[in-house]
Amino acid sequence: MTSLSVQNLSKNFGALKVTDDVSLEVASGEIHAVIGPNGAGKTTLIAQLSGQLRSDAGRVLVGGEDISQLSMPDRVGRGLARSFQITCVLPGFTALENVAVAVQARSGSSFRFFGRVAEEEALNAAALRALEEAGLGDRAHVRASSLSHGEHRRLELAIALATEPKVLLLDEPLAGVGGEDAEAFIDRLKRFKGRFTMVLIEHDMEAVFALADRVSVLVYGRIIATGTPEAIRSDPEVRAAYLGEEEEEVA
Ligand SMILES: Nc1ncnc2c1ncn2[C@@H]1O[C@H](COP(=O)(O)OP(=O)(O)OP(=O)(O)O)[C@@H](O)[C@H]1O
Repeated sequence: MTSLSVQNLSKNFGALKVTDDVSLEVASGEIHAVIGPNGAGKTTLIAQLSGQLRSDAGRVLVGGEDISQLSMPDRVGRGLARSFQITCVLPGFTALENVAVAVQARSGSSFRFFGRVAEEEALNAAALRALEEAGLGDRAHVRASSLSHGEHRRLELAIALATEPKVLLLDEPLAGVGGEDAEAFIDRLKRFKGRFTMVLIEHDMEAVFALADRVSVLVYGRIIATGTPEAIRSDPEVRAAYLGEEEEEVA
């Protein structure tokens, strides 16, 4: 399985240091959560990892290979997938079509071998598998525009799964998902544990403490602590900077 190594990453927007010398070692199969207050730089960090943003300094290694200079599609080709905080699906397409596009993008011309009809069947079969894994198999033929918010999040997950990731970057997968939907989503993510390496950004502390093997805390672009959920929960500096009283309710 594939590990992720983040070495001294930095990104500035003008005079603002948004990520500042960030280093993380994420072991194969680990779920590593990155938490921190609004504006701490979490989404920027994910964008640097996925290749959406070029870093000003630092390196990203996947399975020991330096991918820092690769474009976003080339990083996807190396097994690095991102599930977006901002929905990136085509509303007029069905769930299946949306995922099939992702499968096709991943596979390039490899399905062409089969001929046109068989190619479409193979694409759809792979897309349906990803939808089922994301818990959306029974909504395959529904237009994305008719899906609920929670279903949208599952569709984004299916799109990421369809790229057969080795490392999956999840940017607030639970944003706007509440109640039972959130619980079901957490359960589903739990089932992926050990199958690929995950970096999870999430404000929902219940989800973070239920899923993460280790947690890093980002404050003003800097990692102030990394450790097990238990260690992070009881770290006085983390409590002062971020978790505070709110987290008491979760504990
Ligand atoms: N393209 C950009 N140009 C200028 N400033 C930016 C840009 N993108 C982000 N920022 C700034 O960088 C800082 C960090 O933003 P970022 O979205 O990475 O934080 P975050 O930790 O993900 O926040 P949240 O938890 O609210 O999603 C913020 O002050 C934001 O305004």
